Amino acid sequence: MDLEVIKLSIRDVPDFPSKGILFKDLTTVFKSGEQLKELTNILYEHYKGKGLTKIVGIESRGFIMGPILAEKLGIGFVPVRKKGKLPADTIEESYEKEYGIDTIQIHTDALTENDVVLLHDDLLATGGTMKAAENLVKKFNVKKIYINFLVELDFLEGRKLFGEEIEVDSIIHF
Ligand SMILES: O=P(O)(O)OC[C@H]1O[C@H](OP(=O)(O)OP(=O)(O)O)[C@H](O)[C@@H]1O
Ligand SMILES: Nc1ncnc2[nH]cnc12
Repeated sequence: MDLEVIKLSIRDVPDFPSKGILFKDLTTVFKSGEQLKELTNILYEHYKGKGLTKIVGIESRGFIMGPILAEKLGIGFVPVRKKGKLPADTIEESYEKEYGIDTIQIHTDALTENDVVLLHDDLLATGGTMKAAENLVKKFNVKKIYINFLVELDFLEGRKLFGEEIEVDSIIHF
């Protein structure tokens, strides 16, 4: 399937969740079995040889493709959640994103220094969310970190927040 088909099916919602934001809605992609399979296969082919041991997905839209890919790769899935949702001991980071501020948490026993981690979310805007998640994962001294988005808003230059040593990959660019 041509990636342009997937790109064209992403729905633009003006002024959501606040005035001036053009929201990229991927529910229109996820509801198509064909498009979901295509995205899964692209991710699988890209990451299958990288020795990943865990996928860390960011609440809530990183919880859609993250576990699908983890299952296909035969590895585990770890949730990063908004503050107050994880039940056991956590560490946390606060951050600014395109439309507000927030705090995310991860369980203190979620990763070990033997892990090779793929951090996954649906969309890169300003990068505040993913930078905070990267900071959390770095605290575990894992072997290597990869970062993946389904969609990247190039004009917001969120990618600049990440060092040269980290591979940041997005499937679709606006
Ligand atoms: O690059 P940034 O400017 O930080 O923005 C990107 C983040 O914003 C969205 O999540 P949101 O916080 O809206 O939460 P949700 O997934 O629960 O809807 C998106 O899924 C990313 O996590
Ligand atoms: N413009 C946007 N569309 C969808 N999700 C977002 N998260 C941050 N900015 C966004």
